[in-house]
Amino acid sequence: MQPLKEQIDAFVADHLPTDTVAWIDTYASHKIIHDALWGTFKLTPYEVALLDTPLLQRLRYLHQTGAVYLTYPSAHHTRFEHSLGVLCQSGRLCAALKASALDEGRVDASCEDNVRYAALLHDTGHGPFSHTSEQFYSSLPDMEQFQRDHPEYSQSGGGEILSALIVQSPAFQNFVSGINSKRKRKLNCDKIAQLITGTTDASEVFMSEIVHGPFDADKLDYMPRDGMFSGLKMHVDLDRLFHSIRILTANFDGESQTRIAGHLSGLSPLTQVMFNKMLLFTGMYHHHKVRAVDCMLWAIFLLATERGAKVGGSTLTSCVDFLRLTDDRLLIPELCNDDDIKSLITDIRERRIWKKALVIARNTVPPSMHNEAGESPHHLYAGVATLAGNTQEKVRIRREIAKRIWEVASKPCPIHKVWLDVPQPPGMTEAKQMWIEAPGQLEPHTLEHFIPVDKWVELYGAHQSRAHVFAPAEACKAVGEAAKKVFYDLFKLEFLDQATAFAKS
Ligand SMILES: Cc1cn([C@H]2C[C@H](O)[C@@H](COP(=O)(O)OP(=O)(O)OP(=O)(O)O)O2)c(=O)[nH]c1=O
Repeated sequence: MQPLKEQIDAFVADHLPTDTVAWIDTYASHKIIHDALWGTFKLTPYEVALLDTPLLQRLRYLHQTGAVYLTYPSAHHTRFEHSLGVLCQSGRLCAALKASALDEGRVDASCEDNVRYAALLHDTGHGPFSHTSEQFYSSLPDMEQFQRDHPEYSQSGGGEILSALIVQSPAFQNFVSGINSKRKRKLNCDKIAQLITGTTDASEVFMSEIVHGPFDADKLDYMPRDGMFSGLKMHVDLDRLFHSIRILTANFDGESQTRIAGHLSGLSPLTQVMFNKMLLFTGMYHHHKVRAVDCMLWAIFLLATERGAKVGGSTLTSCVDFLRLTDDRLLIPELCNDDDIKSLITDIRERRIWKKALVIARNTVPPSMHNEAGESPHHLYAGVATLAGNTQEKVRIRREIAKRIWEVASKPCPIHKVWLDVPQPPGMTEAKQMWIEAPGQLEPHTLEHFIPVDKWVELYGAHQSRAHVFAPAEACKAVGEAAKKVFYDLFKLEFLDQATAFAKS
């Protein structure tokens, strides 16, 4: 297989104009955007020139929250308007930091240009159904090889890595050179890539924190946007937040760093953000219907890679194959050449979603199984939580357990339709990262020093988190009973009646 970087270079070349200068020459004026969430804001001509390229336009066909729209019918917002929203919020964060006492001119026009470009580009590495395909392609061989060869990306997600490689590709650099040749201020592709992955120097951490930080423009957009378009409204007092942040240089983790610091008086909007994130996970991203469709999409990806089958008209062997697909293309049965996958696609299109055969949760096991003493609240229910995650090994173990359940159930449906789902608890590291200044304190502490929000949300999550065995409706009863036996054999896990109460047939 071609190395990841070479494949990305070819993908970007296919998605940008070949004659950059002629393209840019047609963009002389600003554009006013009307956004349902943020109202009216302005893009510069060179931002519009980027927005109009196929590289950015493809984001119109990637739902921001994957297949959530099959559960919350109005959640059809896409990575495209989210990217515009992140640009808008980045501009507001820059303005707030400039207005604060300690800015000292660090958020200058050139900083803001790069930050705004990074905001527009930060999700260009997403594939169909956003997080679902990202989690799948992140363990494909070309991505794993790339991360082994580039340890500097070890902390970055697959989507971020692809976005950074897109920005550093020769075709993109050529596009930016065209823009730079027309302007006094210069955009810097390496800097934009660092802002996306959060790998700037210690003296510039504040810049990447605007796009990729504990309370970044990404979160300040997706939280209210996901809330608004799902109907689960999320409030954050942004004015209060913007008035309580500034840039600060201080010693932290043994080095001098320049970061965004919040003031003690602004803890409440930061707490709102963290609670909203948890509410969005329990109410939306980890809703059982959303997870069931996620498993159906995984089944499509897994069958396609195992069988070398085509979906959306192409095979799925490398990460970049996913970048060449969009949600709409993936769900066209005529572009697929495998009958099992076609049937899954049709089930998703017609919303025949798998059902809960077994629910593994705090209220479906006897209290004696809770076993919380001295353990992290995540480690509930006899180790089932340890099966969460999307590494090849974790997926293999879950598929083996699903196969065993399917056999004990006497194979009531095709094996690829029985799925064990153990959602990964949301990362809640914001409180460990965000600097807080308090009167009389010489050095900043992190947010967790003042309020243990991470503990609160962890405990809340432990009470809310659920694993499921999913199956088609007609197989649910047999699969649910078999799953109880298998979990008892594997983990000595017992269940209350409500664990299978949803398996009606
Ligand atoms: C994790 C997850 C996110 N999403 C959506 C919610 C948001 O719109 C968006 C957030 O993901 P991203 O935009 O990729 O941001 P992130 O993962 O860096 O977020 P954070 O810094 O908060 O950890 O993706 C899902 O729909 N399903 C999921 O399982």
